[in-house]
Amino acid sequence: MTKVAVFGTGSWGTTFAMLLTEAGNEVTLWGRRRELVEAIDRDHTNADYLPGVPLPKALRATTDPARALDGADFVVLAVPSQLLRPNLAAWREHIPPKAVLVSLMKGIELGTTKRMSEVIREVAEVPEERVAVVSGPNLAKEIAHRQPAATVVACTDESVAARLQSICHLPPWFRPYTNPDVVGVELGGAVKNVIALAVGVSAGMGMGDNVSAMLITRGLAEISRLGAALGADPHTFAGLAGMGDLVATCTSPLSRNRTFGENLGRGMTLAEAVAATKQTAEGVKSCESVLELARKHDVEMPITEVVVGIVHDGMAPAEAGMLLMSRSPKPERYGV
Ligand SMILES: NC(=O)c1ccc[n+]([C@@H]2O[C@H](COP(=O)([O-])OP(=O)(O)OC[C@H]3O[C@@H](n4cnc5c(N)ncnc54)[C@H](O)[C@@H]3O)[C@@H](O)[C@H]2O)c1
Ligand SMILES: O=P(O)(O)OC[C@H](O)CO
Repeated sequence: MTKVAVFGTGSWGTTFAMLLTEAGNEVTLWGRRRELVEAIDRDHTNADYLPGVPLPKALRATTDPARALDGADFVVLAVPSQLLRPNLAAWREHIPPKAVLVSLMKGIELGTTKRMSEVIREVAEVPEERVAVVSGPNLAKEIAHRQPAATVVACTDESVAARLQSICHLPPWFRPYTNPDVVGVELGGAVKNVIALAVGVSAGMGMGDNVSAMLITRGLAEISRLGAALGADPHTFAGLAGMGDLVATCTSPLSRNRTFGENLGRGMTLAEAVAATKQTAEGVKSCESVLELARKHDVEMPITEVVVGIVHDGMAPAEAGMLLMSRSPKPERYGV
């Protein structure tokens, strides 16, 4: 039986641990808070993040990283992106030498502009064939309530991607596809959060579906341009981890990023929007690192720029709309 350690008892970490358990793996979930961990282990519930969802009895939970990692074949990481580095440094010594590390996270590190797989390789000192990424249109709550979903499992070593695919494939509930393009899959997941903030702002201002469609489509062009500059496969952005996740996140009321943007668009201050958000809305921090990454590679990302302006620099949403609509007219070509 494959042994898996999952780090993070938030909504996606818990849901993915549930999936892996039901797919027949031996799964231990690590969490920081003793009461929550005990409730998962003893009562098979996670009332804080997945109220009303019964968890499998076979799913174990612990606050002890060494116990979670003992004999693990796969180590799945689902903590907020900006907190990965210090956490992983603390867990590193217990990671078995052949384990594959899997990122479920959708953010870019502030300060370094690194993708999560890059942070993992650096901190855990593992080669790229031992690092994989799972990303796609995967709103945790829907999956936790057993609605069907598909995702992308990316690793430069296709045999590792295939192993990971086989342990999380759970018909008719969860369908993973493989892709060797780690860069593209990760960028799709991180940047769509920034575009979802923009779509949320416009919805909060009372704008209609034409504006949403424009932001989603031009957002995809931004993601694709950045991807091209970083060596991603352009086809990835037409897939589940690109367009798929962008559409799900930008249109779903379950998205924390879209909802955060909506609150700003309705007139909340940043502090009020932060206070109204109980969970991780990765785009709020990653918009700055995405923009820094784009500038380093000389890539134009006008939607990301105004999102940073609104979220961090006090730009009024109406001014952001005016700026975007007043840009010089251009031909519409793919990636331009
Ligand atoms: N929720 C989703 O629908 C979903 C789907 C796909 C990907 N993701 C991505 O997965 C990652 C995790 O998201 P989530 O929704 O599970 O987040 P969440 O906000 O539901 O939970 C975050 C988890 O991190 C823990 N945490 C907070 N501070 C910590 C610290 N200092 N040290 C260690 N752990 C800490 C929290 O206790 C919680 O268990 C994010 O990058 C997110 O973008 C989420
Ligand atoms: O709730 P969000 O905005 O973090 O989005 C969740 C997932 O990434 C959707 O695939």
